[in-house]
Amino acid sequence: MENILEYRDRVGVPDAILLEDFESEDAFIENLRKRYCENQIYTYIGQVLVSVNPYKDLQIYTDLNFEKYRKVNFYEVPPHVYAIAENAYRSMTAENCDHCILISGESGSGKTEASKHVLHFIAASSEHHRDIDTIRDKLVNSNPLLEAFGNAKTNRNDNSSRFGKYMDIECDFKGDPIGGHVINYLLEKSRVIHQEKGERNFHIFYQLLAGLENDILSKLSLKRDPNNYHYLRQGFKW
Ligand SMILES: Nc1ncnc2c1ncn2[C@@H]1O[C@H](COP(=O)(O)OP(=O)(O)OP(=O)(O)O)[C@@H](O)[C@H]1O
Repeated sequence: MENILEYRDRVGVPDAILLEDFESEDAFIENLRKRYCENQIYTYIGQVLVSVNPYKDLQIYTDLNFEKYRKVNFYEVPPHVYAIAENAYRSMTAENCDHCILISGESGSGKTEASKHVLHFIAASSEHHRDIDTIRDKLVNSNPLLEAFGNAKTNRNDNSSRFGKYMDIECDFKGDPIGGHVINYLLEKSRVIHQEKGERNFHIFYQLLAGLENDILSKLSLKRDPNNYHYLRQGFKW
């Protein structure tokens, strides 16, 4: 049977500060590689969570996992974005002060997905009654709308956010959401008139056009060329 040292050698350590050579970048990367090969995409550096995009469904955002991380201390469970959300949420309710989760990384690294998991975790952690459910639904369901107008296919990511997002969830003293704001920064407006080769305009243009396509095209007596959206955009501008 595999002993703890053999296991550690195979899967790596869950927190980079446990590495013997914790100042070495190579040791840090090697630890991430080992963990990634074992489908362990999350690793801590103290309170910072490092996430490696698996580009596949690892079944780690299930209801079972949600329960596993709920009301449990950060260090009692394996690294996970739910643990970060739980820690921020519990600290907020216990200390009665604001908390912030900063998500950063290069394009396609998984920031948008991580922010959705945080949002869902916080939404599911609060109580259920009609007013709260309405606010929670608005917060969660605003995402597809924002993505329709602010996300586009790029050469690096089929669903790339072309704007920076600051999402603010306001909670009452019990920790139930009572409102929120989404502030966007630096929307890449130039994408509306120009896209690099292989990239696309914001999703909404295709979704909207797909919905209106038959109607508009029949009025304009045009046929759709699947490889050319040019006349469809002209139709939309009118
Ligand atoms: N935790 C995850 N598990 C499985 N797949 C993931 C995960 N995170 C991201 N992905 C996949 O990677 C793709 C890119 O992720 P995401 O859009 O979150 O990147 P991003 O960092 O927000 O990129 P950008 O800066 O371009 O907006 C997702 O569409 C999804 O297919």
